Amino acid sequence: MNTGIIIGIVVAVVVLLAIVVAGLIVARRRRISLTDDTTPTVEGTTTREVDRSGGYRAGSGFSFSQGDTATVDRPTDSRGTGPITPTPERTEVDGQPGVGDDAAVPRDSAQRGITDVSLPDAAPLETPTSDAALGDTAAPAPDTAAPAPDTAAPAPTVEPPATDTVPTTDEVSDATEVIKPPVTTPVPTEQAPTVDESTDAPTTSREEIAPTAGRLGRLRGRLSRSQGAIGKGVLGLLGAGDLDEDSWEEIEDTLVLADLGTSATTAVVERLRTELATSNIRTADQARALLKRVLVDQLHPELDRSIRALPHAGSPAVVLVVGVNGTGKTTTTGKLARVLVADGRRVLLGAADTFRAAAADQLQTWGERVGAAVVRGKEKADPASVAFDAVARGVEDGVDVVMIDTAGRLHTKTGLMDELGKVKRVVEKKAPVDEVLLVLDATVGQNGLAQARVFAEVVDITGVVLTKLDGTAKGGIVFHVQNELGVPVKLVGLGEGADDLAPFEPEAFVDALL
Ligand SMILES: Nc1nc2c(ncn2[C@@H]2O[C@H](COP(=O)(O)OP(=O)(O)OP(=O)(O)O)[C@@H](O)[C@H]2O)c(=O)[nH]1
Repeated sequence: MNTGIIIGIVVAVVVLLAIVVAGLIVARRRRISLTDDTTPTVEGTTTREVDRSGGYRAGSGFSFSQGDTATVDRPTDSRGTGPITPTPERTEVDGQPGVGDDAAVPRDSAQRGITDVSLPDAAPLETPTSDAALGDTAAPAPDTAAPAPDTAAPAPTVEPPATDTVPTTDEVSDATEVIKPPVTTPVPTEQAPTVDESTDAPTTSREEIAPTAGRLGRLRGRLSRSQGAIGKGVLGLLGAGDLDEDSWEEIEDTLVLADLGTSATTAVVERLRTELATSNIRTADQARALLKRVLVDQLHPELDRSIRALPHAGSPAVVLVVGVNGTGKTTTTGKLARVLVADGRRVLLGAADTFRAAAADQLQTWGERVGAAVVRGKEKADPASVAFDAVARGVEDGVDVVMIDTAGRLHTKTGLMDELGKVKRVVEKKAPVDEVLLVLDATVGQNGLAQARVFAEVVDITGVVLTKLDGTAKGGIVFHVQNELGVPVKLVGLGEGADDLAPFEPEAFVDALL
């Protein structure tokens, strides 16, 4: 072999090696990691503990991002012509009292200060059916509940109308208490991937968290009646060949009955009619694929559904969880904290629901269970001040995210919305609010939307959590909520279990529905 050929071969091998190495480097850089800050850092003499999850990594499924401002990408309409304007399907609330209003006073009457109104009944705490009715099982019983019905109405707690009294110093006030999670022995990284049953696990080690990917698939079956309606009903009609006006009306009725709401239903039916006229649908599979595509599009898969829970330089992300009582705010806060901790984040919970001591106990139980510190105030303390203290503490302790569980009602129902606006304003004096999650109970259907509108007026909602989807046959409510509010559904509650929270994925959801 002559020297020229040998040199040629050597050069070719070197070039090939260089290409492979460069490819590997680029591939590595492109890999997205949710846990970019997981290496334990040493600050002074304190080692920052980042893994409180027993080594679990969420890995996929949930997506977290850094918030810039608490604004939201509005979905564009199905024709792509512009942002969806929340639809004016204001059926039952026009001129009616809204959430937090005194039912006796029309909404458009002059605002009055907080007065003594009769207390609403305490939300009935459901009997826990699983390990995850966490707080409920742990909540101290009767003495912490709302005042007994037969006692005279409690002395009117007359608070000045929501003037934003902010703690004057940056320090955490004495009125709040910080409950730290039990200390865990960090698991050395080389041991982390597998849980060694034979070693003495620390007594406070966190329980294992179920994989987050594919959780939405569990809805299949649970939404069985919707499947019957949309899946069998609509698909049956679509697959039956030529559709007359009666068939289209039947399709419309089916979608409305599945809680899609009139505007989403109209959009879906229009799209189906156009597509059927131009495409050659012959088989049941083709009809299914078409329906799936139309429904997924209607759910605006392009929307950013990441939870803005990643810290800023020097300050934690702040997540406010709002909604009426009993929708699942505390449970959702706990479930989400669990995922964040599992993802290596340091989480601090603020118990700004001071209406019910049991609510703070419930949150504290979650905190202990997932490994998050909890800031709580005295019963009936000013929620805004507790929220402020929680954020101040979070900044001081350098946590990644502060999640604030707010009240769904107050001692004086009239002031709920004022109070919530105040909580947000006061917190913002300390750190920007990145995410405002509105928790809605899917089982209450249209009433949930009426509630949502009122909340949307007071605090800029950036995402919706639809809970109790496991308890409804009407999965269509997701379409309705998004269309109505113009805010993406980001998470769904699938049960009372600690891991029954899933990121909302349009495709998987429609799959479960059909
Ligand atoms: N089936 C089901 N139950 C849920 C879900 N989310 C919450 N719950 C249950 O709903 C009940 C109320 O939940 P909470 O978290 O206490 O509700 P809340 O909004 O904080 O209520 P208040 O503290 O009274 O304002 C509890 O029994 C929860 O276990 C869900 O996705 N599915």
